[in-house]
Amino acid sequence: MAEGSEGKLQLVHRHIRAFPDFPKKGILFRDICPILKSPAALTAVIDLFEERVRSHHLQVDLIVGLDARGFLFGPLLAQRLGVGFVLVRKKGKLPGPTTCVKYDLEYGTAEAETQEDAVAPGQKVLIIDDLLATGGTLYAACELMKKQQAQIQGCMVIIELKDLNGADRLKPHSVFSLLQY
Ligand SMILES: O=P(O)(O)OC[C@H]1O[C@H](OP(=O)(O)OP(=O)(O)O)[C@H](O)[C@@H]1O
Ligand SMILES: Nc1ncnc2[nH]cnc12
Repeated sequence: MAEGSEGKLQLVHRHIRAFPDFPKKGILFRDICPILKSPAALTAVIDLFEERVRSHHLQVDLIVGLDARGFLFGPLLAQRLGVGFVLVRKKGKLPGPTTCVKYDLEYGTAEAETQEDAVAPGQKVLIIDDLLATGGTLYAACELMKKQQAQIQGCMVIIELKDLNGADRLKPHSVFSLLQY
């Protein structure tokens, strides 16, 4: 790859903005939109995720992406790895038989759903999102994958908000984050 990991991380870091008091007072919102606007920064994200998978010899049958921002990165990584992509959506968006769990967010509550036939028992999944805050969303996705009898290989995010201790909530599953705030 043309640039080293440190350079790629710096590139990604430069393409994240912070907006105070969005969507509620007291929340410092980390905006990943500039990454999507920069082909180089987006490529760096996928390169770094791919490097993690390959350096840790993670066996992955499917990438699982979380609604909505996990959908922006998950399919690109899945394509890079030559595996399929599965959606965990907010409730009411997926047709056919679904599995559902409730979860808490840093600024509200929600329900997550996946199609019952999305993952076959025993398949190895890697769960992708843009950001880990309280861990509620990724925890819900892990619960869904457990219900599907998937083997969870870990979770990967671009941004981890360390103060909120989301990684603790996800134990024993590992979380790999590119940047920590
Ligand atoms: O670790 P947590 O406390 O669960 O928070 C992280 C989640 O919050 C954001 O999604 P959000 O629910 O705002 O939805 P969006 O992706 O549709 O904007 C973010 O993209 C993560 O999915
Ligand atoms: N602080 C934050 N910034 C962006 N997305 C979030 N999702 C949950 N907390 C967030």
